[in-house]
Amino acid sequence: MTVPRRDGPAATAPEAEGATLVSRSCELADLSYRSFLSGRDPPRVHWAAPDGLEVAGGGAAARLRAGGPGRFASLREDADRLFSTPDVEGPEAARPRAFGGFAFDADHDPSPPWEGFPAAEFVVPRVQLTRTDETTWLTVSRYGDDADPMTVGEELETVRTELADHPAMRPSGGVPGVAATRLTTSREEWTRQVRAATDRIDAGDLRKVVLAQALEATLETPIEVPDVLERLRRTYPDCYRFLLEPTGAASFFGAPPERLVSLSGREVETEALAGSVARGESPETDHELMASLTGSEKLQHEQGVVVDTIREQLEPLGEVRVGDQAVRKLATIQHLWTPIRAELADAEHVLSIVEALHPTPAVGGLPPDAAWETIRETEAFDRGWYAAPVGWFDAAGDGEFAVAIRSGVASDDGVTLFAGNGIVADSDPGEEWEEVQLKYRPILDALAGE
Ligand SMILES: C=C(O[C@H]1C=CC=C(C(=O)O)[C@@H]1O)C(=O)O
Repeated sequence: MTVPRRDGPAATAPEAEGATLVSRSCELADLSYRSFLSGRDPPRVHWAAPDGLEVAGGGAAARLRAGGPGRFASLREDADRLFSTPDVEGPEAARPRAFGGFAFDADHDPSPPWEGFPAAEFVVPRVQLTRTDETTWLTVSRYGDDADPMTVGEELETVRTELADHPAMRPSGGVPGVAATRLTTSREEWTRQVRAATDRIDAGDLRKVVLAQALEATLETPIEVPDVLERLRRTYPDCYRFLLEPTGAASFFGAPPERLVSLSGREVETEALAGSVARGESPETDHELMASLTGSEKLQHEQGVVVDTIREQLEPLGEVRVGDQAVRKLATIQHLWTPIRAELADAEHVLSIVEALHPTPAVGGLPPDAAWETIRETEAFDRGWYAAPVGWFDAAGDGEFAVAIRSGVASDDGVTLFAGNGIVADSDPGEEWEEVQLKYRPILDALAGE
């Protein structure tokens, strides 16, 4: 499939006072998500969390968009209206949720390769599949003028009948193959950029900055993003997987290892993931590399800055508990990782926690303003939604967000991949370059079929 060029159908923004979100669900025999998604028009979403929740959605019952510095507050208001008088019948797992995310920068203005991606957008899918450990559910939702229980019930029945023909399993699709790659930042430029950042750190107004690069991959055949995600499921089973396709113009997808936040009631779970080395070819070299990671003063400093900042950001909201540091091993890279939990003093919407945390110094830097200024002055490409929050929230304000790293944006012209690295006082440009190249691997290998 070529990424379809259709615009998604119009959907109601939650403006109408008194409008109701109507949602009905039924159990379904297991069904291939890739088969389901290939039959749906944009907007399309796919979300899979390491804990087993997997959702695929097509069409929009409602769309929420926002931009500028007030984007979080504006979305919370829209969410309150959208979910104010829901008429929902179905199990908890299949409840309506809004899926989407944010651009890294509040003032993001979509231009290629980010066509169709505003500064923030969430969609409540019109038709949604939800898979938990044992069961698959089909949900149909509507909002606004055409939302009444009878028509939603009828649509549920119609879609259920249509999906009866879809297979439970679909053979693995082919890979698009990578014909050529082009780095947006040369090694010489990178060396200059890292040196300029470390000079600024030495001068005293910056402690850490995460500098990123982009890589443009031209493909041999058109991409089927759900097939690429299926490959990523097999190689990176402990990571999130997501696909966000607001219109037919471009698809943002990835397999991020990093949770920004999950909120259930008053329980917040987040983590610090920063400081990286490669995996070793043998158990011995892998162990040596791990020891070089845990024993590195520089990488521990990088990690410590993230832990301290997240703790400081959450402390005004409740009691924070920082867990023991461990090493997170993925197929091609290993990271320092520290779990962090908080018990909120008052009920909060997950979007408020996302607002408090984004960007953590694992993708931005410290102090945040000096880091953002450095990023803007240094990076010659648009980060778009890379390294920003992607995930979902529900009527109760619970939700889960990943940090959209190890990701790429696909359009008819190919895929643009992004990868960044934390720069601190004693960063060496050559080592930082090697680490960045490792971070392209998940998506590049999945595209190339390696
Ligand atoms: C910014 C990225 O990684 C972050 C997460 C883990 C380790 C990182 C590091 O070692 O610098 C980065 O902070 C990326 O993958 O693009």
